Amino acid sequence: MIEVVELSKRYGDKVAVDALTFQVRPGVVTGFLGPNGAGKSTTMRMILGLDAPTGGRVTVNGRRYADHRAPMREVGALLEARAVHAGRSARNHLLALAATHGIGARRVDEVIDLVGLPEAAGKRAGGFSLGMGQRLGIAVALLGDPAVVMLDEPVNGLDPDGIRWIRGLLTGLAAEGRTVFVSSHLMSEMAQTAEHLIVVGRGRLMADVPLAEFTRRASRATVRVRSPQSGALRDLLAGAGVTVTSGEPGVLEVTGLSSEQIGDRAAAAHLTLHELSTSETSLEDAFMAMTRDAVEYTGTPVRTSR
Ligand SMILES: Nc1ncnc2c1ncn2[C@@H]1O[C@H](COP(=O)(O)OP(=O)(O)OP(=O)(O)O)[C@@H](O)[C@H]1O
Repeated sequence: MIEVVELSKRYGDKVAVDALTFQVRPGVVTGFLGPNGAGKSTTMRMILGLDAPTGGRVTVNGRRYADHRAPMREVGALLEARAVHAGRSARNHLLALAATHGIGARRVDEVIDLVGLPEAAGKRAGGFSLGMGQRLGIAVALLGDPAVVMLDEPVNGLDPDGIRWIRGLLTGLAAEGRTVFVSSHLMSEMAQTAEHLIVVGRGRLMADVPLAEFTRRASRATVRVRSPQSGALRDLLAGAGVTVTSGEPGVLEVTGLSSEQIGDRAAAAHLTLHELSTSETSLEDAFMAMTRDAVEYTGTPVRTSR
């Protein structure tokens, strides 16, 4: 379990993380979603004690990361591409790390199998492709058999096979009861990987919801109705749970009723319709709408400091 309480980080005038409070629970994959610059990496670095918070606190399994006797056994993390001794083989890299942390060679072979690197394990890590490097980074994260696994944008730059592999791995780790926290700036990616979502924009918490709930809220269909009698139609459709808005003359945007219901009611009242069409909000639209202010803000010319 990761517990973040009122966590903030400032770099000079720039507020990278702004009073974030959330928990990441075991047993499910939790997605950490936000546009570029939203503060995801900074938050993850603070979880690992690599950056000191300006305010608030964060604990992993009840303690600050640095206060754990064997932190690698508590939290396994993949942040940006790791510094690997390029001349060393993947296996030797893992063996050296394992030795430093009192982990046996058997576990090294286990994680090599787990990430699907047995053939490449003897090769120089410096010659690895992006996908192989990512697998090695994940092997490092899993070395201590940690209860909490945290990966920053693990699918960046991977091919479809690699992406599918990471999804399966994360789901499997969560099914074993681990806490799995994974960041991405792509809603489409999170929709296929995560069961719970923490959404951030401009360092602030925008949502902390199960994916199913996010999808349900996002997928409210809007029906566009064009009628020369739009005023009368509006009165006819008004009711509990129905929202009618109008952006242009003669056109209504209706939520809470299906196109069939609207068409039937209009026919019964002898009202003429010139258009009746349904549009579904995509998950991507919902995510963009949620974080739009954040993106607009960082897109202003004030952003010269970035
Ligand atoms: N060391 C630093 N010094 C100054 N500003 C920083 C530093 N690290 C991050 N920032 C700023 O803090 C904000 C949050 O950055 P962060 O990397 O945490 O976002 P992110 O959500 O991980 O984005 P991305 O997906 O682009 O990595 C950004 O505006 C970034 O420029």
